[in-house]
Amino acid sequence: MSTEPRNGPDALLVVDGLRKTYPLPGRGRLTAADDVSFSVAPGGSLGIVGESGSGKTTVARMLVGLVRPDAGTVTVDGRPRSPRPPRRRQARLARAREVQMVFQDPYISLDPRLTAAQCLRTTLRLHGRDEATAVRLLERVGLGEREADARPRQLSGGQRQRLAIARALAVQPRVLVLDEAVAALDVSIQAQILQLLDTIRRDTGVALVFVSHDLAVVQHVTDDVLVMHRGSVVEQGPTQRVLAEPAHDYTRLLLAAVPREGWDPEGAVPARA
Ligand SMILES: Nc1ncnc2c1ncn2[C@@H]1O[C@H](COP(=O)(O)OP(=O)(O)OP(=O)(O)O)[C@@H](O)[C@H]1O
Repeated sequence: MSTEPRNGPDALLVVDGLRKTYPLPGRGRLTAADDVSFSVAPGGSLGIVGESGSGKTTVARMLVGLVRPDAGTVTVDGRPRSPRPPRRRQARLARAREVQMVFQDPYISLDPRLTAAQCLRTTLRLHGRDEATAVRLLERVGLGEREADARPRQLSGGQRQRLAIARALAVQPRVLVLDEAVAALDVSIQAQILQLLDTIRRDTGVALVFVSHDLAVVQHVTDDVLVMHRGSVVEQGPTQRVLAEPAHDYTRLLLAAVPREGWDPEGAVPARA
């Protein structure tokens, strides 16, 4: 898999030259993302990393269609995604099956009135799938009978995130975008969810895009990584190579900020300044 734009038969998601600007108060515009290009193979996984404000969420939202790009294209399985949701219901559902997103806080995206099983059945019905699949989906994400009958507020943070992943999978998406999806969870629960996602991508061929400020998260679950700084991609390539031999100063700074054995916070802070 390569992070360069590529239109070969093995590229499932191809992103080419995405750009987004926002008006600044007064005059001028802020460039939130500039000339972002990458591709992901079926069953591949890409990390988008950078500090707060680097433009990661803007890119994620352009992939899924929540933000309209100023320029650039997103192609899934050879089909360019239209910048706006189509009017026709069937076309809208087909578009939803291309890219699904899991957010940091599933409280916002899950309906508080529905039990986990009802949530999945509703999504399955909407997409014309067998509602009985809900049981299998719950099993797949490690939720049992008790959780099936629970509403979001009765679930733990990790269980809610498992439900959000199950709901996204109910649509059978080609691409799953995870925007800081494990950031709010304990490290041990994070590891379980990341392991689950890794198994799912190997079993189903769904392509994963992990948006994270946390290099430790992308290190373990991505093939390739793209480092963003102030809206621009400063470095991209195989995750192991980029993290072991960062070519850009900014990537080195990000790595220096990760606590590990022998880590020196007193060295990391002045380096950032
Ligand atoms: N709707 C908006 N209107 C104006 N500016 C925006 C809007 N959304 C994002 N921005 C700006 O675009 C830049 C990139 O924001 P973005 O949320 O993509 O960064 P990020 O790397 O995901 O950061 P975080 O992890 O804090 O969400 C920031 O400077 C942000 O203030």
